[in-house]
Amino acid sequence: MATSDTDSETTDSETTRSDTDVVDGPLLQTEGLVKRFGGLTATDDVDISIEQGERVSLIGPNGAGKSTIINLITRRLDPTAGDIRFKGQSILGLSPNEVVQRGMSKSFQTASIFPTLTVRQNARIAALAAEHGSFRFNFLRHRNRYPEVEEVARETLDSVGLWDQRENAAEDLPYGDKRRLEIGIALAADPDMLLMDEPTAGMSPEETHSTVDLIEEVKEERGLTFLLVEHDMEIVFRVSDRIIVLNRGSVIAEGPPEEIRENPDVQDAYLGGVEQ
Ligand SMILES: Nc1ncnc2c1ncn2[C@@H]1O[C@H](COP(=O)(O)OP(=O)(O)OP(=O)(O)O)[C@@H](O)[C@H]1O
Repeated sequence: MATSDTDSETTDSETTRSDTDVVDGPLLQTEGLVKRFGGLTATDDVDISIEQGERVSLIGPNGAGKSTIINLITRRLDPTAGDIRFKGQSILGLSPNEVVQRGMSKSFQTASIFPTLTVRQNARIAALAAEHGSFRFNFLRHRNRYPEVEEVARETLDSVGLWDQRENAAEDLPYGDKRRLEIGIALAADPDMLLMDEPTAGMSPEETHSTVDLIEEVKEERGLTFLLVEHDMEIVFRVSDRIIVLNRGSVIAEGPPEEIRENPDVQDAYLGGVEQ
């Protein structure tokens, strides 16, 4: 991991996202990422690279290390070794919130919803939270941001199809709509990259259908870059430009959906382990 004087003295403006962010090279890159839990190696020397605008899925059997990678990328876990770069800069010195302010959001955390507030209030809070850095550090320039926050909240609820339900308490929404609100909350931050960890877990077939439709819509409309962890292969094959396959902490294959579908190593891994 490379450190320098400036790394250890991150200034306020550096932790805040700016419109002048220039991505030269991959948007997200992990290099030699290792995570050990005691004697168990959950991720072993993982190199992942995601370009701006790419839609990538991370798949693999149970215990392959998918959630560990997401937790490392979102800074909920510290790696044992290796580096993670977002927009060309190492994020290992950042907190999870600072990573969000740099432009990486994770969706599908039920904890992100305030249950007793209305749908609209939830969207406003998300829009405000996304502005938090600039409010704090460029207060004069942004003191009249409230109409903008209102506009972001409206657009967000429109795009996830919840505008008509804006005055309902979030806790009263059906399960599938709650998940849509979670997507909305992640999108209100206008992320450069969205991480989704099993977005359709626990959904009925209809809810799964409408959530996948929503992911596709967002993908088309916003040209969003995302990394999706998902067990449902139909969803993975439908929404991904590229699929990365993990097995026992290591990347065993990556490529476009049609290539992955035919890959014998991948088929073996799903049939209960790769024997080599
Ligand atoms: N906090 C932890 N402490 C100890 N071991 C852990 C911890 N988190 C994960 N592991 C272990 O690391 C390995 C990878 O787990 P991880 O949850 O990343 O896999 P996964 O691919 O997300 O699995 P699943 O598809 O079942 O969610 C597993 O063997 C798991 O038991």
